Amino acid sequence: MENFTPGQRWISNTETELGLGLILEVNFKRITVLYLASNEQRIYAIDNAPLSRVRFSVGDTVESADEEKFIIAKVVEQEGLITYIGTAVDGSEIRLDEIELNHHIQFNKPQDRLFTGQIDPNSWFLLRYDTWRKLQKHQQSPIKGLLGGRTSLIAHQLYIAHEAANRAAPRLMLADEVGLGKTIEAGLILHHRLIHGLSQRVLIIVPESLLHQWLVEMLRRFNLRFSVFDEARCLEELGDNNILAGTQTDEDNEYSADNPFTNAQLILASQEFFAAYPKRQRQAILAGWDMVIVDEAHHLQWSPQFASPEYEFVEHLGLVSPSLILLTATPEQLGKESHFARLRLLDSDRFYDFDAFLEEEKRFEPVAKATRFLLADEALNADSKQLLAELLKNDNVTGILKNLDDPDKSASARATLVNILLDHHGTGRILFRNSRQTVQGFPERERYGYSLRGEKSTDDMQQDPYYQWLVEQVKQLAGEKILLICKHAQTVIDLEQNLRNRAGIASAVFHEGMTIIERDRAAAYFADTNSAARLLICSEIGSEGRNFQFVQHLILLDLPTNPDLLQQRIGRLDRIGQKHVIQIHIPYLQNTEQAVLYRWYDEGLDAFRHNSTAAQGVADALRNELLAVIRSDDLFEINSFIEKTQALHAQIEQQMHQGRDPLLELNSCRKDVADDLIDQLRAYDHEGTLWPYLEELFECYGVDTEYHSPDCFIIRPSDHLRVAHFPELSEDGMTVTDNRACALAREELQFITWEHPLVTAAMELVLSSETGNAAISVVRHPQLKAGQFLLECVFIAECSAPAELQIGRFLPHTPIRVLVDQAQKNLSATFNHDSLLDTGANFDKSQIVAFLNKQRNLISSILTVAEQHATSDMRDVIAKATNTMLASLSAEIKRLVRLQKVNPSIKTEEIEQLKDMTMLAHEHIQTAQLRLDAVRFIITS
Ligand SMILES: Nc1ncnc2c1ncn2[C@@H]1O[C@H](COP(=O)(O)OP(=O)(O)OP(=O)(O)O)[C@@H](O)[C@H]1O
Repeated sequence: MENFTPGQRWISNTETELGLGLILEVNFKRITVLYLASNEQRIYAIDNAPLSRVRFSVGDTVESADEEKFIIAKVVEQEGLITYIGTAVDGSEIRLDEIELNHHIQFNKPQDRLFTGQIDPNSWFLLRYDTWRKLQKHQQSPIKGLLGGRTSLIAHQLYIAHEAANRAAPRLMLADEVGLGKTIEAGLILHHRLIHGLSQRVLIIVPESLLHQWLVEMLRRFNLRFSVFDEARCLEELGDNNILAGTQTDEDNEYSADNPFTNAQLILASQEFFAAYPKRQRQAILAGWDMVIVDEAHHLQWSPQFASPEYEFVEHLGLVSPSLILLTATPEQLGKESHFARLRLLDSDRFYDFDAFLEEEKRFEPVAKATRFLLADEALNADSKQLLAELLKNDNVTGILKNLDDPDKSASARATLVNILLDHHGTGRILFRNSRQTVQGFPERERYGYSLRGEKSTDDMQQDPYYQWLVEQVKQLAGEKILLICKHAQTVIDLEQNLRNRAGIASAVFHEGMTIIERDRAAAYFADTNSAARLLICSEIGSEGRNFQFVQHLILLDLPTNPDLLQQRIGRLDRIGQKHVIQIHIPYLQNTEQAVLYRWYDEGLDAFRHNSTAAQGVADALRNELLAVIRSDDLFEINSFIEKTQALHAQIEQQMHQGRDPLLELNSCRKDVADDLIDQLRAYDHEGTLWPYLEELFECYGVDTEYHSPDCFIIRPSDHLRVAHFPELSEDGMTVTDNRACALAREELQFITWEHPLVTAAMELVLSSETGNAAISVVRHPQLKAGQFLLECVFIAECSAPAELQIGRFLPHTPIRVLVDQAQKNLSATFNHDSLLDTGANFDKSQIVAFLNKQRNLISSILTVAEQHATSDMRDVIAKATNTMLASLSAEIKRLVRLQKVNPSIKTEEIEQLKDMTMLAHEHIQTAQLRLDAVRFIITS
């Protein structure tokens, strides 16, 4: 045992935060220690002082009280006091008595903590290593980022999210038919990027009526806390900035630092807000985003003569933000040109010329045919090969075409060729449009037409046959919730008043004239099963994008002339989560436009009962005729128009089937890939390792756990919590479940996964502190002789690089475990970590620490040997990371080179830049470093 001498430096084993201690006084039984860094003094009994001697070795770097650093070349000890000798920067010799050591010196390196006796319980070491391993497993999982959403596992959504995940900066249009979950898809993509650290700053722009719904969906389903920005919020932010800066805001200078959008990372704002405040648009453009999401993007109107301000705003955002996601259920609602223009926002390299785009569309058929050949699992005949060679003549694919006949390479060659075909033709790889035909499990729809007599009254609603029918209908549907949609906000207001005052029927209203809070309140009032409101009266615009799948009855008091709009309306109910047959009620006055429209939709397009992808095409082709026919009362003319519609509908459906659809469908969802993802997600869900891991973690940190019900647990901070505040856990605690079905059914539960903020923060807590990085453990193993010792080291391979390289995609922090025995033999492969179980035997810590210090040279050599093995393992890690990086970036370069042949607007510099990035990534990966993260001194018994 060491003797205490005044002037020596020791460190407290129990209160390491006190810093380096100095022995002030030693008497018969007691010692007094002064901790200068924290200005504390402690008196300990000599025989059980919880102290470890601080002793540096040759090669260590130390720092003097004057903050001069040097590497120790020699250690001299005289009468119990140590002097460290080294060389200063100017070459002169430095001698530092230990009393002059900097008292702020921290011992957080594992080996320092081991030698200074700052040893944690074995459970902490296990937790630390387990955390690295769990993190690594999650890190390498192809479903990382897709796991944490509180969502049902729906194939097309997961496919899209996975596809987006494979792209460095996704620029996509999510255009699934209404109600198939585009918001959820955007949420999944976003969640994936945030979890991977690929995005930090995100702006979502949505119609005002959907702000609240988005806010809630992002939080409830993905634990993403968005800040809603409107003008009031911007002013508030600027006010805060002024107070902070103590200066006056230069309100008119949007380039100034006073940009409200830089105050939050995840921002949700409405299209209406930006339209009303052009200055905020300019600030938003300057605020730096890595992802912008725009909902209901069909509003972004464009033609060669006129680009709407909304379009221009998003165009600017798209230029500054690497990722851009547009959502619309009706991409072609405003015509093909607008659709093309929005595609151009996403990929101007690919969509550079409208005429060229139209020209290409005509050639869909051979492309579809070639794709079908490639997808079919049979050998390609000479004709099909000829067709492929012709279509891909500019693409340098001769080598790949040859591989088609090689049984080992054929599958990958086919996949590559399909991707190239997709990339070149049609809407390529950026448009995702799933239809109900391909996504199963939607409810049936029934339609009821009501032929009314009389004349529409504009003066007195009471006399209006529609109103009278409505009152009757509501009475007949007693006990049911009903959604009514009509075109104009004014009709909504009039109806509500009349129903309330004259018929005693309570209803909620929803239209664009209401504030967002009023609308949300109305929706909540209507949704409340106990509320008197059984009817929600909505205007067309007011209801767009809203979720009303808990309703079964829809009344269409008027009909739009645009089939997409009709689908939008029905889509309020016909959504994922609808559990009943949807009943659509359509009243029409005989011999009116509405009567003709009803028949047209019903008989011509069968649009009430089914969503038809061809309907909009038919409507576009027959627009003028339709507008004339609805005014006609000539039954013959109407009948023949309906027949014509039916024929055209069948024809367009047929065309779509043969031509474009297979490509689009293929791009929108590949069932085998999606099913594989679902299998992996299910396996993760059912793996059952998360809760046991968390129990260990909570046990270490002093968080209480309690059984709640099957798969559900209550967690709350206990009185002996080890940290001041456990992240993401309030004083009251929370109830959690690791069961997806349970989480979907019960919103009050938190769905914990490896991606839940509490779990990620807790793992971060473990790894960011030094706790657990030095441990001693007694182990028994049949193949290990008793009385030996070994060192189990956990190294981390890590690589620092500029953020834009996103190097973590290729080389994340990777733990490398090495086990070396006292004979300096590498036993890593012989004894895996899990086989070295701690016996729980007690040991005399101070004796072991004294032994460690006595054997310091040997232990240091063992550490060096361990590091050599880890370095060699790291080479494999680097090689693998390099290959992944090269495969990913060179595919991107090849794509641009290919596209450049047909599109002169792709600049050579762009390609050069990507090449430079590849070189840079390569360089950085090669310089990955190894760091000792934790060490366990194992004694065998
Ligand atoms: N995977 C899922 N798990 C659980 N609920 C889902 C899932 N996908 C979608 N939903 C629910 O289905 C409804 C429709 O989804 P969403 O709002 O994303 O559709 P959308 O395609 O954006 O609709 P619209 O075209 O009307 O804008 C929402 O209530 C959503 O919460």
